[in-house]
Amino acid sequence: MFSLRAEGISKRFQYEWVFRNLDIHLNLGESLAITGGNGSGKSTLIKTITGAIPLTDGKLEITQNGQDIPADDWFNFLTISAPYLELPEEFTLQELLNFHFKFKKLYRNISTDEILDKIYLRDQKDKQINQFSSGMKQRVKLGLSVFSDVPMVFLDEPTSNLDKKGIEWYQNIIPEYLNDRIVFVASNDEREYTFCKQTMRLEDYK
Ligand SMILES: Nc1ncnc2c1ncn2[C@@H]1O[C@H](COP(=O)(O)OP(=O)(O)OP(=O)(O)O)[C@@H](O)[C@H]1O
Repeated sequence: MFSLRAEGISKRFQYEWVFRNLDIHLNLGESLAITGGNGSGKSTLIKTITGAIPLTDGKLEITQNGQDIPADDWFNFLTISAPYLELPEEFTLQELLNFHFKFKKLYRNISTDEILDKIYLRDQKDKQINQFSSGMKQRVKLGLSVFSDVPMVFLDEPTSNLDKKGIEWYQNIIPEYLNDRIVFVASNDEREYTFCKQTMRLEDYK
Protein backbone atom coordinates (compact mmCIF):
# COMPACT_ATOMS: atom_id res chain seq x y z
CA MET A 1 0.00 0.00 0.00
CA PHE A 2 1.32 3.39 -1.01
CA SER A 3 -0.14 6.71 0.06
CA LEU A 4 0.43 10.43 0.15
CA ARG A 5 -0.88 12.61 2.94
CA ALA A 6 -0.55 16.39 3.05
CA GLU A 7 -1.93 18.21 6.08
CA GLY A 8 -2.28 21.97 6.30
CA ILE A 9 0.39 22.55 3.67
CA SER A 10 1.11 26.17 2.73
CA LYS A 11 3.60 27.96 0.50
CA ARG A 12 4.66 31.60 0.54
CA PHE A 13 7.18 33.40 -1.64
CA GLN A 14 8.44 36.48 0.25
CA TYR A 15 5.17 38.09 1.47
CA GLU A 16 2.84 36.41 -1.03
CA TRP A 17 0.93 33.25 -0.10
CA VAL A 18 0.56 30.94 -3.11
CA PHE A 19 -1.71 28.46 -1.26
CA ARG A 20 -2.69 28.00 2.35
CA ASN A 21 -3.86 25.16 4.55
CA LEU A 22 -4.36 22.50 1.94
CA ASP A 23 -5.15 18.88 2.85
CA ILE A 24 -4.67 16.02 0.39
CA HIS A 25 -4.90 12.30 1.02
CA LEU A 26 -4.44 9.91 -1.90
CA ASN A 27 -3.95 6.16 -2.19
CA LEU A 28 -2.97 4.11 -5.24
CA GLY A 29 -5.70 4.29 -7.89
CA GLU A 30 -6.71 7.84 -6.92
CA SER A 31 -6.23 10.90 -9.08
CA LEU A 32 -6.48 14.60 -8.34
CA ALA A 33 -6.86 17.49 -10.77
CA ILE A 34 -5.39 20.75 -9.50
CA THR A 35 -7.08 23.58 -11.33
CA GLY A 36 -6.71 27.36 -11.38
CA GLY A 37 -5.83 30.23 -13.67
CA ASN A 38 -2.33 31.35 -14.66
CA GLY A 39 -0.27 32.12 -11.58
CA SER A 40 -2.70 30.43 -9.17
CA GLY A 41 0.05 28.11 -7.91
CA LYS A 42 -0.46 24.78 -9.70
CA SER A 43 3.20 24.29 -10.61
CA THR A 44 4.32 25.50 -7.19
CA LEU A 45 2.08 22.90 -5.53
CA ILE A 46 3.57 20.13 -7.68
CA LYS A 47 7.10 21.34 -6.93
CA THR A 48 6.44 21.27 -3.17
CA ILE A 49 4.74 17.87 -3.16
CA THR A 50 7.55 16.30 -5.20
CA GLY A 51 10.15 17.74 -2.83
CA ALA A 52 11.74 20.10 -5.38
CA ILE A 53 11.08 23.19 -3.23
CA PRO A 54 10.32 23.42 0.51
CA LEU A 55 6.92 24.03 2.08
CA THR A 56 6.45 27.10 4.25
CA ASP A 57 4.10 25.25 6.60
CA GLY A 58 2.31 21.95 7.05
CA LYS A 59 3.18 18.28 6.95
CA LEU A 60 3.72 16.01 3.97
CA GLU A 61 4.13 12.25 4.28
CA ILE A 62 4.62 9.60 1.64
CA THR A 63 4.33 6.08 3.01
CA GLN A 64 4.73 2.55 1.71
CA ASN A 65 3.14 -0.24 3.75
CA GLY A 66 2.87 2.18 6.66
CA GLN A 67 6.59 3.08 6.53
CA ASP A 68 7.55 6.70 6.02
CA ILE A 69 9.67 7.29 2.90
CA PRO A 70 12.38 9.93 3.58
CA ALA A 71 11.96 13.07 1.46
CA ASP A 72 15.41 12.50 -0.10
CA ASP A 73 14.09 9.25 -1.64
CA TRP A 74 10.76 10.55 -3.01
CA PHE A 75 12.24 11.02 -6.49
CA ASN A 76 12.60 7.23 -6.79
CA PHE A 77 8.84 6.84 -6.49
CA LEU A 78 7.60 9.50 -8.91
CA THR A 79 7.84 10.98 -12.37
CA ILE A 80 7.00 14.52 -13.48
CA SER A 81 6.08 15.82 -16.91
CA ALA A 82 6.07 19.62 -16.96
CA PRO A 83 6.72 22.48 -19.39
CA TYR A 84 9.62 23.79 -17.24
CA LEU A 85 11.48 20.44 -17.27
CA GLU A 86 13.85 20.12 -20.22
CA LEU A 87 14.82 16.95 -22.05
CA PRO A 88 18.53 16.27 -22.72
CA GLU A 89 18.68 17.76 -26.21
CA GLU A 90 21.86 16.06 -27.42
CA PHE A 91 20.44 12.52 -27.12
CA THR A 92 18.59 10.76 -29.90
CA LEU A 93 15.16 9.51 -28.84
CA GLN A 94 16.45 5.91 -28.68
CA GLU A 95 19.42 7.01 -26.53
CA LEU A 96 17.11 8.97 -24.24
CA LEU A 97 14.80 5.98 -23.73
CA ASN A 98 17.79 3.70 -23.04
CA PHE A 99 19.23 6.24 -20.59
CA HIS A 100 15.98 6.99 -18.74
CA PHE A 101 15.08 3.33 -18.30
CA LYS A 102 18.44 2.56 -16.74
CA PHE A 103 17.15 4.50 -13.72
CA LYS A 104 13.45 3.65 -13.77
CA LYS A 105 11.85 0.25 -14.41
CA LEU A 106 9.47 -0.16 -17.32
CA TYR A 107 5.79 -0.11 -16.38
CA ARG A 108 3.97 -3.45 -16.86
CA ASN A 109 7.07 -4.78 -18.69
CA ILE A 110 6.43 -2.64 -21.75
CA SER A 111 9.60 -2.48 -23.92
CA THR A 112 11.30 0.71 -25.12
CA ASP A 113 10.51 -0.54 -28.63
CA GLU A 114 6.78 -0.60 -27.84
CA ILE A 115 7.03 2.88 -26.32
CA LEU A 116 8.20 4.21 -29.71
CA ASP A 117 4.87 3.06 -31.15
CA LYS A 118 2.83 4.22 -28.16
CA ILE A 119 4.16 7.78 -28.50
CA TYR A 120 4.02 7.44 -32.32
CA LEU A 121 7.64 8.46 -32.84
CA ARG A 122 9.17 5.25 -34.20
CA ASP A 123 10.30 7.00 -37.41
CA GLN A 124 12.14 9.60 -35.31
CA LYS A 125 14.04 7.27 -32.98
CA ASP A 126 17.49 8.15 -34.36
CA LYS A 127 16.86 11.89 -34.50
CA GLN A 128 18.31 14.17 -31.81
CA ILE A 129 15.80 15.63 -29.37
CA ASN A 130 16.96 19.16 -30.29
CA GLN A 131 15.46 18.54 -33.75
CA PHE A 132 12.05 17.57 -32.35
CA SER A 133 9.01 19.85 -32.57
CA SER A 134 7.47 21.04 -29.29
CA GLY A 135 4.57 18.58 -29.69
CA MET A 136 6.96 15.68 -30.31
CA LYS A 137 8.93 16.64 -27.19
CA GLN A 138 5.70 16.74 -25.22
CA ARG A 139 4.81 13.18 -26.29
CA VAL A 140 8.32 12.09 -25.23
CA LYS A 141 7.91 13.74 -21.80
CA LEU A 142 4.53 12.09 -21.27
CA GLY A 143 5.87 8.72 -22.42
CA LEU A 144 8.85 8.85 -20.05
CA SER A 145 6.54 9.68 -17.14
CA VAL A 146 3.72 7.30 -17.82
CA PHE A 147 5.74 4.25 -18.91
CA SER A 148 7.99 4.38 -15.84
CA ASP A 149 7.08 1.93 -13.12
CA VAL A 150 6.46 4.43 -10.31
CA PRO A 151 3.51 4.74 -7.92
CA MET A 152 3.09 8.52 -8.36
CA VAL A 153 2.80 10.43 -11.64
CA PHE A 154 2.63 14.23 -11.84
CA LEU A 155 1.42 15.80 -15.10
CA ASP A 156 1.66 19.58 -15.35
CA GLU A 157 -0.23 20.98 -18.38
CA PRO A 158 -0.03 17.58 -20.12
CA THR A 159 -1.48 18.63 -23.48
CA SER A 160 0.54 21.84 -23.91
CA ASN A 161 1.92 21.96 -27.47
CA LEU A 162 -0.18 18.96 -28.58
CA ASP A 163 -2.32 19.28 -31.71
CA LYS A 164 -5.83 17.82 -32.08
CA LYS A 165 -4.46 14.35 -32.84
CA GLY A 166 -2.07 14.60 -29.88
CA ILE A 167 -4.85 15.63 -27.51
CA GLU A 168 -6.98 12.67 -28.65
CA TRP A 169 -3.93 10.42 -28.18
CA TYR A 170 -3.48 11.77 -24.63
CA GLN A 171 -7.16 11.24 -23.79
CA ASN A 172 -7.35 7.74 -25.27
CA ILE A 173 -3.98 6.23 -24.39
CA ILE A 174 -2.64 7.85 -21.24
CA PRO A 175 -5.41 7.17 -18.63
CA GLU A 176 -5.25 3.39 -19.15
CA TYR A 177 -1.66 3.45 -17.82
CA LEU A 178 -2.54 5.51 -14.77
CA ASN A 179 -5.44 3.80 -13.09
CA ASP A 180 -3.42 1.94 -10.44
CA ARG A 181 -1.24 4.88 -9.34
CA ILE A 182 -1.50 8.19 -7.52
CA VAL A 183 -1.90 10.83 -10.22
CA PHE A 184 -1.82 14.63 -10.09
CA VAL A 185 -2.82 16.68 -13.12
CA ALA A 186 -2.22 20.45 -12.94
CA SER A 187 -4.40 22.01 -15.57
CA ASN A 188 -6.47 24.84 -16.96
CA ASP A 189 -8.10 22.62 -19.55
CA GLU A 190 -10.89 20.17 -18.69
CA ARG A 191 -9.88 17.80 -21.49
CA GLU A 192 -6.69 17.02 -19.55
CA TYR A 193 -8.35 15.73 -16.40
CA THR A 194 -11.66 14.09 -17.32
CA PHE A 195 -10.30 10.84 -15.84
CA CYS A 196 -9.47 12.41 -12.45
CA LYS A 197 -11.91 11.48 -9.70
CA GLN A 198 -11.17 14.52 -7.51
CA THR A 199 -10.68 18.20 -8.30
CA MET A 200 -9.09 20.93 -6.18
CA ARG A 201 -9.48 24.61 -7.15
CA LEU A 202 -6.40 26.47 -5.94
CA GLU A 203 -8.33 29.75 -5.83
CA ASP A 204 -10.14 28.26 -2.78
CA TYR A 205 -6.87 28.08 -0.79
CA LYS A 206 -5.58 31.66 -0.83
N1 LIG B 1 10.64 31.04 -7.35
C1 LIG B 1 9.65 31.93 -7.16
N2 LIG B 1 9.86 33.05 -6.45
C2 LIG B 1 8.86 33.94 -6.22
N3 LIG B 1 7.59 33.79 -6.69
C3 LIG B 1 7.33 32.68 -7.40
C4 LIG B 1 8.34 31.69 -7.68
N4 LIG B 1 7.77 30.70 -8.41
C5 LIG B 1 6.47 31.05 -8.60
N5 LIG B 1 6.20 32.23 -7.99
C6 LIG B 1 4.90 32.92 -7.93
O1 LIG B 1 3.95 31.99 -7.40
C7 LIG B 1 2.69 32.17 -8.04
C8 LIG B 1 2.23 30.84 -8.60
O2 LIG B 1 3.03 30.48 -9.74
P1 LIG B 1 2.87 29.07 -10.45
O3 LIG B 1 3.90 28.99 -11.52
O4 LIG B 1 2.85 28.00 -9.42
O5 LIG B 1 1.39 29.20 -11.10
P2 LIG B 1 0.62 28.25 -12.11
O6 LIG B 1 -0.77 28.08 -11.57
O7 LIG B 1 1.40 27.00 -12.35
O8 LIG B 1 0.58 29.16 -13.43
P3 LIG B 1 0.48 28.80 -15.01
O9 LIG B 1 -0.92 28.29 -15.26
O10 LIG B 1 0.73 30.14 -15.64
O11 LIG B 1 1.56 27.80 -15.30
C9 LIG B 1 2.88 33.29 -9.08
O12 LIG B 1 2.46 34.51 -8.50
C10 LIG B 1 4.38 33.29 -9.30
O13 LIG B 1 4.85 34.56 -9.67
